[in-house]
Amino acid sequence: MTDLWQNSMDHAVAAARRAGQVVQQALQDDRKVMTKSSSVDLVTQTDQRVEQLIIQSVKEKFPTHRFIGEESVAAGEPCVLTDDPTWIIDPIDGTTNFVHAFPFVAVSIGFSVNKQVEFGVVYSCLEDKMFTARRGRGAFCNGEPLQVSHQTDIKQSIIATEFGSSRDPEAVDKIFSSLRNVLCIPIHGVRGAGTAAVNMCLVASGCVEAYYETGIHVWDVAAGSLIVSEAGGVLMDTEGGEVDLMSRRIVAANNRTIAERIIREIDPFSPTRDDAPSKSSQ
Ligand SMILES: O=P(O)(O)OC[C@@]1(O)O[C@H](CO)[C@@H](O)[C@@H]1O
Ligand SMILES: [Mg+2]
Ligand SMILES: [Mg+2]
Repeated sequence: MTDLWQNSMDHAVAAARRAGQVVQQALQDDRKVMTKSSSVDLVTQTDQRVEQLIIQSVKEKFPTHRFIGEESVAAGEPCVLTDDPTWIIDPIDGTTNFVHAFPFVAVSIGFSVNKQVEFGVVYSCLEDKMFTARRGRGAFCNGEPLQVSHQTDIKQSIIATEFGSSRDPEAVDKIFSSLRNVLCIPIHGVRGAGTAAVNMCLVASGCVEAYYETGIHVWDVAAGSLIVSEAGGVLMDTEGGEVDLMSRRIVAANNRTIAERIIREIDPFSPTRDDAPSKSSQ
């Protein structure tokens, strides 16, 4: 059977690798930091440049495809997922890490058709790890198959999460109460790489049992979500049920038992959806 989207996926892998080289090069230079929705929501010229490089290269090859790119949305482009082939791009996932040279920085490219992610590419460029997944065909890191952890006991687990970029005291209280509840189950430990995409690849790789976060955006998790599910994992909403990639809430786990156990401890909240009609960037 011919694979309709293989050309697009090959292009995404090549584009992510080129983007990663630009990011690595930029780490040698001074990084001028700007802010978006708040003083802790950072962006650099490298984020903007890398996103444009990826979008331009795709437009030349696949002129009918659409885009949701983090920095394009920040500049006022709509964040709407249609049934059309759509590239969902986070040029640098982990911009705060990039600014501080904290060594986990990823280029994340998801590709959706009929609102379903068909392939995902996450290039953790400082580790030189290329994570890929194609729907129905498994997940890989540098060509080696990935498999989630088999652990079903939450007390033997490591959980990844992040504090996020909201400094709204109510949201921070919810994040801390969830973290406290999860930690005190008790679990073996909590980790966070500072990038949702890498955290999800850690779940897919079997290094951590689960990752959860509220406040992420569709471009942070589109690619990673397929990498987790193709490695045998599950995705859920933070209140249970199906994940909605526009809802800014996600639990990605090795299995349903672990996912549901974490969900019992999460104090849920709902940031403004990515596809809310009058949403200003936040
Ligand atoms: O703005 P960036 O760097 O593209 O991404 C934001 C992000 O790194 O921040 C969160 C940390 O709280 C992560 O989960 C998420 O991936
Ligand atoms: Mg991001
Ligand atoms: Mg980013």
